[in-house]
Parts: sequence; structure tokens; C-alpha cells
Amino acid sequence: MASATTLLFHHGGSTRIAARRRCQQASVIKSSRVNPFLSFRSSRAPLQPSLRAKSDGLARAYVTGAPPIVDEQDPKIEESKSDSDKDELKDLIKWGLVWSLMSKHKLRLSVCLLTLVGCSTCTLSMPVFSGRFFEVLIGVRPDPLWRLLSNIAVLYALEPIFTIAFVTNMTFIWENVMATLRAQIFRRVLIQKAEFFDKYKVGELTGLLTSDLGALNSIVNDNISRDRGFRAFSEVFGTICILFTLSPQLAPVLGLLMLAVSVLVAVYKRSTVPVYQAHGLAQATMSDCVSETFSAIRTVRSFSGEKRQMSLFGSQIFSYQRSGLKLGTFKSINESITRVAVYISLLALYCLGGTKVKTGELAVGTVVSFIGYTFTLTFAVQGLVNTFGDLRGAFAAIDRINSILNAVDIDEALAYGLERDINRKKVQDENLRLFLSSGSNVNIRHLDNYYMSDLKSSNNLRTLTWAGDVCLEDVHFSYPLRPDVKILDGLNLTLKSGTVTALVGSSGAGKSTIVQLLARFYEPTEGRITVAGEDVRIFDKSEWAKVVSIVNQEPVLFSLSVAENIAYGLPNDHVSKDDIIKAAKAANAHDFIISLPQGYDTLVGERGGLLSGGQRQRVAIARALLKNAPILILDEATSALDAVSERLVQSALNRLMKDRTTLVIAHRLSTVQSAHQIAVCSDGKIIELGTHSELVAQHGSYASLVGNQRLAFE
Ligand SMILES: Nc1ncnc2c1ncn2[C@@H]1O[C@H](COP(=O)(O)OP(=O)(O)OP(=O)(O)O)[C@@H](O)[C@H]1O
Repeated sequence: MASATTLLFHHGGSTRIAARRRCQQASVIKSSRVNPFLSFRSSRAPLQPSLRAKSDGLARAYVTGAPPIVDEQDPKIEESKSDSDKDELKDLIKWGLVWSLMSKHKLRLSVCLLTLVGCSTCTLSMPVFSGRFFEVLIGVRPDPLWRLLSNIAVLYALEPIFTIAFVTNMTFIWENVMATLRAQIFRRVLIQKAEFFDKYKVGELTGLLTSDLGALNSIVNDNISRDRGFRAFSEVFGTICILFTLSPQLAPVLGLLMLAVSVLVAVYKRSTVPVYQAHGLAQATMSDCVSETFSAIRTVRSFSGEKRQMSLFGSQIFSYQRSGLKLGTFKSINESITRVAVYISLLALYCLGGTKVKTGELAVGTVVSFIGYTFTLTFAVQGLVNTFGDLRGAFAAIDRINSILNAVDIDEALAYGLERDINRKKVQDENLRLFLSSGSNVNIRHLDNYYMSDLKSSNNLRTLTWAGDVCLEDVHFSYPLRPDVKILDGLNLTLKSGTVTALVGSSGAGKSTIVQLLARFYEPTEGRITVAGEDVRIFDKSEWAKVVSIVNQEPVLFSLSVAENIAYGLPNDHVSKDDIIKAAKAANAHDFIISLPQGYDTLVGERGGLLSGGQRQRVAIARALLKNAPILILDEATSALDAVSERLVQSALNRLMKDRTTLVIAHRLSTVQSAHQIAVCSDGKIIELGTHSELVAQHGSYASLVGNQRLAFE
């Protein structure tokens, strides 16, 4: 059923996949036009040989893109691949990878093969023994009955033993393969560029790990039963061979008739899959309506929407009922049609076989065996047709996974840092093993990564960011999904080390975009961001993430305990309870935390939903305090709070801002007037810069913003 769903989806989805491919090709062309390496190199002095020599292999800086002009001395990990190689490497899931993961379990694979032969042999021998049994009963065969019965008993005992061994080993191998693929898909999604998450909905990405991977899972998991997959194949093949051996006269006619009827029936049954899917869809729609209604119950009440929801749900009940009735009809046909196939085959067998027995051309035992094979063949053929359907579904799913998780969209600056981190952590964290398994790094290692040099170690980066100014130099930027809309147009701004810069401007002026660039979720299309004069692109993103803290209007907490959420500030380190409490106290959060039912161990609910907005904000500030990053960005951090919460949060923020290079974005100008400098952003540029009193005195945009807010500042 699941695979059938995938099949249907594939038909509808093929055009989407093609469209995505076109989109991806376009983005390749675009990215080659705006080559960050070239723009970076052209704006920098040549690398200092002394720095290049410092190779500790840990924090290598690199820039990605088409082959750049690289100095001979620059360490280059991989040669550029040919275009065909690159196409090949773009795919995340390849059959070669699946096979290499399976072949790690050679012993188990051999056991599977042997037990498959064993159980198929048992199954295929049973009708022969049934024939002999009847011949012994009517006295045509002289064998003693007890010997025949003991042979049959051995067969009956062996078949389930072989089956258990086959299913257990096959499941073990496949679950291991699936675990690795699941981990690789998850990792590949995690390392995509920010625009990837603008392009695809969360549901689509979740689908890759659930329904698409499920389709691949079902090739083995749904096909290890007796009447599916390998067993069905071996039974069809074995039955036909045995029929020809038993009766070369009957086999061509009867065997082919049985085969033809079974195939037709199986194909017909497969064609009814959409009816089953429609019923599943109707059920899903109904449950969506139920969850939406109940989760938005207050909104429904406030608009007196009960009648509307009832009418909507009523229409869905009717459509579910209709699809249920249709399904019932098809189920009854499907039930009977398999038997019709058996009856047609049996009737033909009785006519032909019976005549031959009467004329003495055929033994009665052979006809009895043929009866058994009629059933075997009918069910095995149907199983095989279903297996082919599952295979088609799996191919479609792999195609979808590969087309979405194309290597073109990988954020290499992030991937490199993450890989290095995982490698460092692997000894301690067992769970990360999956992400290192064979094949996992293939696609990343073979990208065009030019590891330029070991310019800065992580310690260097921290030192630089604590002491140096952060500058946006002639920054131009358009979001990758809207390349024609220029958001920043030659913006220049210096965040002086250890001081507070406030960024103000009308809605849509590009303030949050500047935050996204400083956080390196996106890279400037032109210009550069520097820290202490160094282009930030020479640091990998996981190192950069450690020196920037962002606290925004709606901080996201994870559905963990309060203490775990605060400790998330230092995800790689062991954080002591004392440090957590110290951070919470500095964030004015300690008092409310200890009044929670389980104190620091209280779970905060999904996205922190069990805490108030102000409490969430203070936990986020404690998290940022623990992180102790030299660059701090506050994006409307207090705008959603009431006066009391705002006071508590603001005093915590004041502690957090101390000595850090801080960028504050706030619509309420009263909250930014004490900043060391205020920058007014408009049309993608900074149009005014100065202190509050300087800007008010200028009577420019800032002064009119202040006027609009009718605030008495002075
Ligand atoms: N991910 C995105 N993809 C494409 N365009 C975007 C994206 N995010 C923002 N934009 C566009 O960029 C422009 C600047 O948005 P930005 O959020 O930076 O403005 P802002 O000054 O922070 O506004 P506000 O004060 O209302 O938060 C807007 O026109 C917005 O539509």
C-alpha cells in the first residue's frame, strides 16, 4: 500500500522533479557566475606562506566553487573531477552504495542465500509428496506409508526453520542498510544551504525520510514473506521447472495457462491500488480536519465557526464513506478473482489431466501434484507482480531523494566543519557512528573543495572576534530564490569591537537580512564581511557559529528540559549544573526556573510552548550567556514582551551585551537610543550613522522615524 502510494505520487511528481532539476541547473549556472572564491581572492592579498605552513589539520579554511587560480603552495585535497564524475557524485543514493552496505554482511548474505534455497526446495517438494501420498493410499506405489509420512514431517519441520533463518538475517542486513541511508539523508538535509530550506517545505523534506525511504524499506521488509520477493520468484521458476519434469506433455499447456491467468489477475489487482490510495487519502484529509479544528479550537469558538467545521467534516465523512463503499466492491472482486484464477487452472487440469489418467498416460499422483502447483504458481505470480510494483516505487523514491538532495545545494563551508566535528567526536558519541559509515563521506569529499590554507585556528577566530571590528564592506545581496530583487545594494557598516550598534529602518529595509549575512546563513553576492580585516569566508561555518549569538523575537527552544536548553549553548561540551545556574541567574531566569514543577529538569514542551514569552526569552539569553560568543545579535529581542518582562529581559540583555560587539535591531526606538551608534538602513544601504542625539540633530530619516513614534527623547 505504501509503495503503491509512492507509485501514484511519482506520476504526479515527475514533472515537479523535472522542474526542480531545471531549477538546480539554473542555480549551478548562477553559482558559477558568482564565484565566491574568485571574489574573495581578488579582494585579498596573497596568503602568507608562514600561515600556510601552520597545518594542524583542524580548522582549515576553504572556499568552494569552480576551479580557482590556486597558488602551487595551496594545499588541495581533491583534484577537480570531470563533469561526468561530478554528475555521478551528485546522487546521494546509488545502487552501488546500497550493495556496498549490504556486502558488509557477507556471512549473513550467504546464510540468506542458503536458507532461501532451503525453504523454496521444501515448499516446492510438498506437492510431489502429496502426489506420492495418494499413490501410496490407492496402492499404486509400493513405498511404506510411514516412510513417506516421516519424509513429509521432515519437510514440514525444515521449512519454518529455514524461513526463520532467512527472514531474520535478511531483516538484520536491510535494517542496517536502512539505518545508514536514513542517517545519510538526514545529514545531507542538515548541510544544505539556507535557500534550500526556502525552496522546500518541511513536509516535503520529512517525506524523504518517511514515505520515500519507506518505499525503499519495503523492497525487502514487505518482500520476505513466502509469497513475495525472492521466494515468490524462486517458487515461480521452480514450479515451472518441476511441471515440465513431471509431465512434459501437460506442462506446456497447463503451466502456461496457469501463468497467463495468474499474471492477468495480478496485474488487474495491482491496477486497483489507486482505489485503496484514495481511501487512505480520504482518511488522512479527515484526520487533518480533526487536528486543525481541535488545535485551533479557540479561534473556531471566537468566530462561531463550529457549524462551518461541522459542515466541512461532514463532507469529508461522506467522501470517506463513498471511497469506503467503492473499496468494498473492489475488495470483493479482488478476493474472488484470485480464486477464479485457481478455478480456471484447476478446471483445465482436471479436463486434460483427468483424460490422460483415464487413458493411462499419466499417473494419478502427478495430477495431484499438479493441483498443489496450481496454488503455488497462482499466489507466487501475484506476489511477484507486487514485488515489481514495489521496485518501481523504490526507484521513484530514490529518484526523488536524489533530485532533492542534489550535491549542488550543499553548503560546503558547513559540511566541511561538520565532518571535522563528527570525526573529532566519533570516539565519544556512539550515535554519530551511523553518520560515518561506509559511503557517508563520499559525496562530500569529492566536491570541489579547495582547502585554501590553515589560515586561522578556532582559537585565532575567537581572539580576532573579541578584539576586532566586524565590517560589512560594499555588501550586495539578493536572496537566491529571488535573484532579481536586490535587498542590499553596496552596504557599508562597521560594528566596532565591544560596542553596541543599533540598526533601524522601515519594515522590509533589509535589517534581518543583515543578521542572516552576519550569521552566514547566506553569503553576500558581492562585497565581503570581515572581522579584524579578515574575510569571514576563511573560517568554516561551524567555527563561525561559535562566535556569533543571536537572540531574536521568538527564540526557539527544543522540547528538552530547561537545563538542557541552556546547555545547548555549548552543544559539544559537558556543561556543569553550576555553569547552567550561573547563566540562568545572570539572565534573570533562575527564580522562575526553580518555581517550575521539576526546576531545571522541567520539560519546556514543543518549541518551548510550556513557558511564557518572557521566560522563553530569558532561557534563550542564559543559553547565549553560556555560549559566550564575542558577537551578539539582538533581533527585536524584547518587542513581544510586556513592560515587566521587558524590564527583566532588558537587564539580562544589558549583562549579556557587556564587552561584546553587539548589533541591536528594534522597532521601538526608545530601546536603542543608548547605543554607541545608530545606523539607519534604507534601500539596501546605510543612509545615516551616528549617536541618537547626532541623528536627531540632523533632522533626517532617523529624526522623522522618532517623530513618527512620537517619543519624547530629550
Ligand atoms: N528568505 C527570503 N527569500 C526571499 N526574500 C526574502 C527572504 N527573506 C526576506 N526577504 C525579502 O527581503 C526584504 C528585506 O527583508 P528583511 O526581513 O531583511 O527586512 P526587515 O528590515 O528586517 O523588515 P522587518 O523590520 O519588517 O522585520 C523583504 O522585501 C523580504 O520580502
